Amino acid sequence: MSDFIPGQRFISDGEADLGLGTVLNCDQRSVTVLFAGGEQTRTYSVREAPLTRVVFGSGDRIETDEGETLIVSHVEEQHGMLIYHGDTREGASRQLPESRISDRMQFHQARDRLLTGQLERNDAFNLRYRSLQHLQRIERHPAFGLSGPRIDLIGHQLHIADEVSHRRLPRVLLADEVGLGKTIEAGLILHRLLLTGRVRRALVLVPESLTHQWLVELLRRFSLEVTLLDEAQSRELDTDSNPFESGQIVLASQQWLFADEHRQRQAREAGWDLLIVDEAQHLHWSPEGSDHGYACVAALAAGISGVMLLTATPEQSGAMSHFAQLRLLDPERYHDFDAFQAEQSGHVAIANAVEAIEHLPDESARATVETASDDSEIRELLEQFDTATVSERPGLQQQLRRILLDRYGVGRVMFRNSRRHVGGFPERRLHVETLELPQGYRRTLRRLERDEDYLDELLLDTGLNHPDVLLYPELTFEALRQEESGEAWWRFDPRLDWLRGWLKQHPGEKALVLCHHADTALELAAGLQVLSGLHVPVFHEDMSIIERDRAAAAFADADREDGSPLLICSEIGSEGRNFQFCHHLILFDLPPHPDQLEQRIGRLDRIGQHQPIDIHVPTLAGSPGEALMLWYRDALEAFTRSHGLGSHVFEQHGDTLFDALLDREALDRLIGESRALLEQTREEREAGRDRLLEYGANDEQHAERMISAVRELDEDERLDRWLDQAFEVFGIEVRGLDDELRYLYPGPHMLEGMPGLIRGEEGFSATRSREKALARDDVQRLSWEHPLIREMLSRATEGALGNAALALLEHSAIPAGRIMIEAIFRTRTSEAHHLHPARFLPPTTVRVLLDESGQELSDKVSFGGLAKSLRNIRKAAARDLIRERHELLRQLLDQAEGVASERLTPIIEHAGSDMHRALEAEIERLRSLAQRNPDVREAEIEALITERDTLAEAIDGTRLQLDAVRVIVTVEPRR
Ligand SMILES: Nc1ncnc2c1ncn2[C@@H]1O[C@H](COP(=O)(O)OP(=O)(O)OP(=O)(O)O)[C@@H](O)[C@H]1O
Repeated sequence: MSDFIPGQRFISDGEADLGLGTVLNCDQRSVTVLFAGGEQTRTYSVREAPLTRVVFGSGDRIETDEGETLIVSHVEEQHGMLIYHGDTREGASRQLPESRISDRMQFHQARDRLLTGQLERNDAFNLRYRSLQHLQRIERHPAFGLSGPRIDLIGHQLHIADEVSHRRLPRVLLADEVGLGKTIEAGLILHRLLLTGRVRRALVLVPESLTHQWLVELLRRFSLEVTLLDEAQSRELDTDSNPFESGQIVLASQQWLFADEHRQRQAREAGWDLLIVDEAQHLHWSPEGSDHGYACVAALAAGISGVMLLTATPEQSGAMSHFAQLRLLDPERYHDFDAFQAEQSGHVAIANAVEAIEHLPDESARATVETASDDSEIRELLEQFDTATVSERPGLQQQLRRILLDRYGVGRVMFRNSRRHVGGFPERRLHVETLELPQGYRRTLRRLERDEDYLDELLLDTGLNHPDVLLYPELTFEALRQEESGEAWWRFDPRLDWLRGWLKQHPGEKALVLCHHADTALELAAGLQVLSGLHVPVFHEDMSIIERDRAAAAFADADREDGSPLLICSEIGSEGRNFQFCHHLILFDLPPHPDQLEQRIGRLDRIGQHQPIDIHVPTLAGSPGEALMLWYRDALEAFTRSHGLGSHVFEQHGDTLFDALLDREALDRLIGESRALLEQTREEREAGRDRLLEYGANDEQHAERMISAVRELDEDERLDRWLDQAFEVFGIEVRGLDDELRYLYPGPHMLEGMPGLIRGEEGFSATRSREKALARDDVQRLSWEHPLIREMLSRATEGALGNAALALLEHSAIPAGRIMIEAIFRTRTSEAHHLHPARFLPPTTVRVLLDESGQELSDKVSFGGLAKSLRNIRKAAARDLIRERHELLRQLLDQAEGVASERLTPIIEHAGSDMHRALEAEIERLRSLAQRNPDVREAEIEALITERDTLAEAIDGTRLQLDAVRVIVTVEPRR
């Protein structure tokens, strides 16, 4: 007689994914089961059917075929069929024959999986528990979100990233000097906000020429997958959806978006948490109106809570535009340009006070602090200083400094580090080559000097602007060239000969050549090709991204077939690009604005440059270009120093400068005046705003703490141990290559969906060492934040992997056949993920170990100690054991739940008070700050209060859930 009766419910041991099956019919030899959820039938031999009967007990939840949930109170059996009695969620009593359980009911939870015999390997269970414990530790770690990126640990960057990513509504201007790592800072902030769930969608707008560089940096350094959107791709996606919704992080070119209102509307409608805008100095605004770019960013920024603007030269388009950048971040605060300017002058006293703090308790230092501020908290701290012991002083000084910077500084919206302050940058050396002015240019220039009206005529005839018509004689010459067949400028311009000579004298060296206009760059390359047979790649704004990257690659790698010792760039074409692998810069001409000159030098003078930088300027004697060189060199020292004041002097003297390009006496006077203005401004800025900005942008102690926090995670040996277990469970094979390097590749049974690994394909080399990963682009760095590791952590803790297991324990003192259960509960905070409640209450485990009599053993027997003594058992035998002890297991699970729930309250209370302490202190700080520093917006305080209340609710609502369970059966030790 068969054990099967039509209507009974079973689950397939080998194909649990088919869901709940119903016996359709059976005879002496075979049984046929319908898996309606998976729309399959299976026929098995009665004697070996791999099926486990599904039996629910009191307290279990069943889904009925009518979509209700029944909470079982008791079960009866009638003619071999089970009838469940219980109540629905609404409290109505029901009886449910097992044949009417929903076909779609899933068994993912640990309890169901255990009782239906869907057991996993013991090592998967161990991995699950260990993974939860690591998550608990890492999500609260101060370096969480900053330790994964492949970057050098540079203090000022980590300080800014940590500071900004802690803000409720991060709206900041990252304005470090050129090449100090604004992209890296923005990447770090984005990475942390994504990992902590505070940002889900981000839009990154960059100049067309930088799209690829950003794409590569975000992927290579931050392992962030980015959707690069352009018009062609948008058209493809546009048919039925908004193209900006096609990815979580969308990168787009500013030129493209700023020119198209329809796309702008789509971008606004797509909904973002963070907007990043690179090279923000190009956004123009004045009280009379703004350009398309500014208007587009302003409209986006009004609807997005987080905004980061990046610019090395915030004042390049004038003080007004700088004010306008701040206005994008906070229009209410920055609404009056005059008030903004007046405020800046008050910063001197505060900067002096910050400096004086170091000299306390010196009397005059104290007086300086008191004069700067009549703040009661500062007075109190000064009084405490009088009685403080020597060891207490640094703490008080730190508090005083913090209050002053917070309340009166400008560092809440703007972060600016300078080379001088960060230190360690190479020397810049200027080499001017004065060349004879060729006949082809001389005639026009002489006439200009003689005849004042000729300039207007020339502007009309050439169609060029002032001062371009003076500064770029080759363009003027070409525009005036009568017949096409006449001689091209590069045939007589001595700068070409000089350049060819330079190449001969510097074999094996690279140089980046910069020209203001794309036309000059292209013709220069053509000239070099004709005159020397050299093929030199060109890089300018009208090229496609692919062409540009190809040109940059040919320059980077001289050994390639198309490799080149020179790269010729136009002004805009090269902005933001990384060329620090080269240390010769040839300025074929000079740009009209000092910030553009600084941007040019910044291509080479960047983090990662290890050589002194040689700046070569071939200049034509007596030309306006030479005059400009003299102004840059003698008035601003713009070639050799980076002081960020060029734009200020230019704003005052720019017009006079362009008039003086043809008048050396006027130029000499101007150089004197400009130099005096520079010195005066430098003194003022150093005394006030800049000093304050630097203090705010780099808190050395905080930076040091962040570096050590990241190092701690870098050196976490527990990651190595966890990795060994995880690779084994996920089927990833590892081969050691050397002490620090291993090769990871997919094993034949690797689970699907492992980032970077596909079954049957090659793997990748990986290291734990930051230094090694930085030195080798082809090597990935394994950290708790690497995508593969995050995926394994998530699968080991969120899916069903390892959540039910059975193991044998050989023990001479315990009679064979006794049962224990090891139940792992975890906290689940299901609300407010966007506020990262895990920083206060990460997934927290409660382990309950019960023996057969219900006695609790968790304190006596540790997880690790027990795990070591266990051994595996065949699945079929394990299932039999479960079947036989169903009732006992149910009772033990219920009891474990009771024990665990008693431990939840202290966990919630602890997390709640941690959260309140942290957020209340922050709210208090902001409130008192807001009274003095208008950079603190009311919206920021309100957001923080809402955050506190939402988090309190989320933490209070945290539940304990049975996450995994292991049954342990004692056996006699093998002899
Ligand atoms: N922490 C770091 N580790 C490794 N490389 C870095 C780090 N910081 C910066 N760099 C490198 O230094 C160069 C300059 O950094 P980045 O491009 O972020 O500077 P930037 O301030 O945005 O420059 P720009 O003003 O030109 O836009 C880049 O090549 C970058 O990869």
